[in-house]
Amino acid sequence: MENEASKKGLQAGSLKKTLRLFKYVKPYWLEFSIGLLFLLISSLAGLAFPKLLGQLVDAGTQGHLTESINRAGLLLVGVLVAQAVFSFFRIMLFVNVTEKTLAALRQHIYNHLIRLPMKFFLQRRVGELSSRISSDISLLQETFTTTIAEFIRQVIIIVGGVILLMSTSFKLTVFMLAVLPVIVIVAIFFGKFIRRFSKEVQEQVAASNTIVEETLQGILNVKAFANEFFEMKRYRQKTDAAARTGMKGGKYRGAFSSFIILGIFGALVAVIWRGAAMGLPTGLLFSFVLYSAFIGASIAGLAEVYSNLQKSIGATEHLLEILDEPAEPIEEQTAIAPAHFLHGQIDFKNVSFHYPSREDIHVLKEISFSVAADQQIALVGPSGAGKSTIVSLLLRLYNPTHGSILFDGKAATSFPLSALRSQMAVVPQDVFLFGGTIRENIAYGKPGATDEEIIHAAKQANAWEFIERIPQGLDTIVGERGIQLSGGQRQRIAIARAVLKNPRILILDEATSALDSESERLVQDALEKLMEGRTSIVIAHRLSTVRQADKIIVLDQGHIVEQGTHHELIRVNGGLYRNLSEMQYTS
Ligand SMILES: Nc1ncnc2c1ncn2[C@@H]1O[C@H](COP(=O)(O)OP(=O)(O)OP(=O)(O)O)[C@@H](O)[C@H]1O
Repeated sequence: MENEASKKGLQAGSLKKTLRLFKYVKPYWLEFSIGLLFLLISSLAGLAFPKLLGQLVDAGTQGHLTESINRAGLLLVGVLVAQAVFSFFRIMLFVNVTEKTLAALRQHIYNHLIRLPMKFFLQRRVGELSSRISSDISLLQETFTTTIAEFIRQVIIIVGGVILLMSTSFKLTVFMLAVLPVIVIVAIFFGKFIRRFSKEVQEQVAASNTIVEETLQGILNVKAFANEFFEMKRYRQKTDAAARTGMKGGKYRGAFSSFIILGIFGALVAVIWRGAAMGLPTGLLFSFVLYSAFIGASIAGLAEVYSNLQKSIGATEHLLEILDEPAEPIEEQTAIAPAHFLHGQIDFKNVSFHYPSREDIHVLKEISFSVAADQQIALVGPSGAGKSTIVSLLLRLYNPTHGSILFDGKAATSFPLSALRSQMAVVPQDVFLFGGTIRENIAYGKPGATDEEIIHAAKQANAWEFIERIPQGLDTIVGERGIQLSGGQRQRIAIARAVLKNPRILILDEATSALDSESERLVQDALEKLMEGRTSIVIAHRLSTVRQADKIIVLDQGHIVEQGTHHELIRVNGGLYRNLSEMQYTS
């Protein structure tokens, strides 16, 4: 039911929406218009073809002079050449306009997508999103280069053909038209029905692609859980289902095609029959039949074109939906205004929060705490207590549902988002390295950093000693196509990134995975150097690393249950911190 309703909407409002897309074509309207003109000329030339052919046949059968036969023949050749030349330039122009338009659209969508808030990504599967966007854009590519042209050409042939036929024999044309519209109406309904299947197949194929993408991205997990056969089965089920729907649709498509063939040939036979009975000259009859065939073929093609156009309207709607999502107010940071410099004081005042996707679960409840500039605080507590969520709020990936966050006594919302984030750095637990070089990965903390700065940062992060030992040094490719770094090494790259960013507020998500003691010492040492002279917030999983913290905030189920220094908290009888410490100590 809902589907039907949205389809109706597609007819009425969506065409208007789709016109928004022409904003991207606008800069190239001249090329596009010339292309359209060429399309018009080549279609009209194509329309002259059957008439000239009829004249040639007449000249031959009526025993005219060789001269007039040759004239008709040459004229035909001229028409063919004109058609070929104009088609060539038309296609070239259309492809040029399409490529430039789609590049602009791709950039626009990506620029928008990357600026969307976290909320948007929580509600979607990233693999599905990216494959959807790329398939929507290829649909538009097809539309702009081929479908629109086909549509216009077919309409010209149908309208022009009918007019020409009318001028030849009104009666015979009326007879032919009495047969053709029946085919058209049935074809359109049939075509609509078939489209349902291809849409279903498309969706099922997208779902199976999601499996491929996700499992390849998480191949380590698949293998570690020995779930290869489980995934094979899952993929087989999805692809088999797509194939079944496709085959069902194939049956109807075949029937559709038979119907068109029978309809058209049936109509042609009827027209020849009738024309012969009316005593039409051979040449005229010949061109009449050709026109009828052209018209028939165009009508058949029109159903396909119509379905393609409808698909691209759907694709456009998806893309526009993404473009209509409100983006985060972020701007390119050149220099931060002095008024927006952070000193590093942070206050959480009665902050409550639930994730947009899970409104029923209150993740943080009335949280209040203060951090003075250059202090080091630690967030501890059981898994799921809300530690990472506090960090997400600090980065303003989400806004609190109640309460407020202050930086240097001023509301977080009074700072431009980019200025705020550019003065914070995160060293995450799972370090994400891009598939480029070590140099590029470190420089991510400060795009455009010089080699000296990068090397200095790597030294500060205790990363230089291992980078130096790899033959290609900073040029070493990391990730899938290059060297695999150990957990400790990845962490040190992330620390070097943060050193380079030189943030006022540093956020550390301590690695839970145990590093070997040498690596651990190097990472810990680099972190201590990095924390000096800035406010730092450490999500601590091992309590042994937070003893020196100026303040430890103990969270449990979204509440702050204790706060103080290690010495204060360890003395609280029955306190959570003391319990957790004892548990870790004994284990
Ligand atoms: N994106 C999300 N959408 C919905 N709920 C979430 C999301 N991220 C976390 N949660 C929920 O919020 C609660 C707090 O999660 P959070 O990650 O902040 O805990 P944590 O203390 O950092 O845990 P851990 O030590 O295991 O990382 C959990 O109940 C979790 O299920």
